Amino acid sequence: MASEKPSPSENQTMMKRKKGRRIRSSMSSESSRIDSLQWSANQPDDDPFAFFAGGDEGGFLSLEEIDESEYGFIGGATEFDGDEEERPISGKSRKRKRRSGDGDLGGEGGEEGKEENKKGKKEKKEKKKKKKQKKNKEGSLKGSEESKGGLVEGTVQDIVPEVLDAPISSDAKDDSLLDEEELYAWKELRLHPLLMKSIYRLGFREPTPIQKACIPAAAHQGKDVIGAAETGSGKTLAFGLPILQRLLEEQEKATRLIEGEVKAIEEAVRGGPLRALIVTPTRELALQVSDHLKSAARFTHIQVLPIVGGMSTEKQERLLRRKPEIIVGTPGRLWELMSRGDGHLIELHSLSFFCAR
Ligand SMILES: Nc1ncnc2c1ncn2[C@@H]1O[C@H](COP(=O)(O)OP(=O)(O)OP(=O)(O)O)[C@@H](O)[C@H]1O
Repeated sequence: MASEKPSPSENQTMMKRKKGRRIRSSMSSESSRIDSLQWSANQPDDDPFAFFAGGDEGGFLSLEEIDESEYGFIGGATEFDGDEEERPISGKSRKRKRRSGDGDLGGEGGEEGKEENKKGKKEKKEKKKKKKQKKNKEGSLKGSEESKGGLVEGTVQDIVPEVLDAPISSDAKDDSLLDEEELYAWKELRLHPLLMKSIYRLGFREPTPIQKACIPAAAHQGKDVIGAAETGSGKTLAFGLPILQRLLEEQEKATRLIEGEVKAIEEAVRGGPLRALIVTPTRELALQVSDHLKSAARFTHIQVLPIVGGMSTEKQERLLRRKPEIIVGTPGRLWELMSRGDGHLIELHSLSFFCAR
C-alpha cells in the first residue's frame, strides 16, 4: 500500500520538530556540561526577599561562581605593579589571552592547570596585600578622585601609583601605556595627579618644547603667556594643562575650606561660573581644541563645552545650563548666545583664563 505523502505544511512542521530536537539535544549536552562545573552560589540566603528584590547586587537575582575560575574585571580597576606580566590589558586582549591560555569553559586544562591557577591566585593576593600596605603607608594620595583633598606637589613618585591604579576605560589602548620611568620627563611641570593620569593614558612620553616653556609660567607662576610654535607642536595642552591645573587647585582649596561639606563637592561636580574662554577662528579648530581638553580633563569633574555655529542653539543653551567651566567657541556663535542674554556666557566675573588662537 502506497503511503500517503505528507502535505507541504506537514512537511514543514516535521522539519521544525526535527530541528527543535537537534537544538534541544545540543542544548542538553551543553547544559549538562555547564552543570558538571563546580558552581557554588554566592547569593546570601539569609534574606528571603533578596531573591525578589534583587538584593544589594543592584538587580541580580542570583549569582554563582565557578570554583577556582580565573576572572577579572574588564573596564574596572586593575592591578598593575609595573612589570610586563601584570600590565593592564583591555577587554579584547584579555579575551584573547584567556582563549589561548585557559582553554574553553569545559576546563580541559587538567590538574596541572588547576594547580598553576591556585598558585597564581595566591601570588596575586600576596602582591595585592603588599600593594595595599604600601598605599596605606604613603597616605591618601593628593588629588585622588575620592579624596579630592590636598594640593598638588605631585612628584612622579606620588603620581605613578595613582596612575597605575586607574580604572581602564574601554577606549584606553594598551599601546598607549607608558613605563613608570617615562613619566619622569613631566616631573618638573608638577601637574596634578589627575592630569598626569590623562597624560599617561594619552601616551605622551614628554612635554613638547612649547609645553615645557608655557606650563610652569602659566600654571604655577600665574603669568600671562603669549606663545608661538609651529602647527602640531602641542600648543593646545600648552595652555590647556595650566587652565586645568589651576581649576583643580582652586576646587581643592574650596573643598578644603568647607571640609567635610558634601555641598562643596556637589558644587564642584555640577560646574560653576565660566572660568576659561577659548576663542578660535574656525569651528573645526574649536572642536579639535575642545576634544583635546576633554581628554586631558577626563579624570576630573571639569566640564568643557564647544560653542560653535552649525549646531542647534537650543541644544547649546541647554548644555550651557550645566555651567561648564571651560568654553571653546567661535566668535559668531558666542556673540549670538551672549546677545540672547545667556546667563552663563554673560556672567564673566569669574573668568580667569582667556585664550585666543
Ligand atoms: N607632549 C606630547 N607628546 C606627544 N604628543 C602630543 C603632546 N602634546 C600634544 N600632543 C599631540 O600632538 C598633536 C598636535 O597637538 P596640538 O593640536 O596641540 O598642536 P597645535 O600646536 O595646537 O597645532 P595647530 O597649531 O595645528 O592647532 C595632537 O594629536 C596631540 O594629541
